[in-house]
Amino acid sequence: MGYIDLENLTKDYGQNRGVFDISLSIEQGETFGLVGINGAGKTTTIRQLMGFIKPDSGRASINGMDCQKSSAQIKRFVSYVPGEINFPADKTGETFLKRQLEKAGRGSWERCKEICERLQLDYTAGLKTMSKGMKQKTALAAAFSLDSDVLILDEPSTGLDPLMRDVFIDLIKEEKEMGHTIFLFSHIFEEIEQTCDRVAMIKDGRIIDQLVMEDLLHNKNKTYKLEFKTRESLQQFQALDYELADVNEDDLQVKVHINDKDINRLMDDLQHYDILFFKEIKTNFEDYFTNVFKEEVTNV
Ligand SMILES: Nc1ncnc2c1ncn2[C@@H]1O[C@H](COP(=O)(O)OP(=O)(O)OP(=O)(O)O)[C@@H](O)[C@H]1O
Repeated sequence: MGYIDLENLTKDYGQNRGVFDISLSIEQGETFGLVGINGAGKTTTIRQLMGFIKPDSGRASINGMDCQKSSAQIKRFVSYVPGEINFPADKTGETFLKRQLEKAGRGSWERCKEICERLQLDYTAGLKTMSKGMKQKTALAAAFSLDSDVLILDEPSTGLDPLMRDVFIDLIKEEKEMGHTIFLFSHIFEEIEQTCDRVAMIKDGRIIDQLVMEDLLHNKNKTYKLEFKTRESLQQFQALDYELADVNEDDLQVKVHINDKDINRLMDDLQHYDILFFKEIKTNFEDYFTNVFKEEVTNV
């Protein structure tokens, strides 16, 4: 049993809309991502985790507590950033943020001010006059300043510019260092790749794949791209015993799939050929995600 558990969670809105038979287990201290295209079921999953809607069947629990029956207790140690932010009638960012700290009874105004500074948020501004980005930053400052054991974040970096996204990623990393558990719902590949320990992919309300990020990013099976100076070199290289792909006879380019343990052999062999360039094609999460979704479409 994990710290956050979804067990056969199902919410059926009819016509194949909703989420179906979702089972995920997230360990304490883990950062777990749920990624999917629009309408895949991310928000429906979060709303059941937060106890806002009741599952038709199955169950969601955090630290052994049922998310429906014990939602009030769960909110005592969970911070939540919703996908659509609707602030209460507080006058300024500051009054809102201080009230959140007071209500939660944990976290500190000092930490909150520091986060606002890093996010370049003027918290003295009126909530009603804030831009979309400022509202998002206010919600993030509230969530990250509460010293919560669990953070549930629905598209948390929406409306942030690339520099602020970097600050957001740093904030997640700091939460991880504090041992907090993070469930991140996002479609921003970069932030998923940089923060998540594991990721599940959701499509049409069903989990279609899961991966350990470390296995993807530090895979010992690598791909290198080579360009030869002459056709003869390319042809001679093709005759060797390597797993090749995308051989391009016009550009004299080829990709080699190889395990780290064989890299010295490849280097030795390449010394005998005229080569224009040699570079590693890095595997990233975006490519992985695209392939998984392509395969799903092909298999339908
Ligand atoms: N209250 C509802 N009544 C009927 N259908 C709903 C309801 N809420 C969600 N849906 C449908 O369930 C599916 C999943 O919606 P959900 O909002 O969970 O997706 P999402 O992954 O969060 O999408 P997005 O990234 O666009 O926010 C969609 O087809 C949506 O239209």
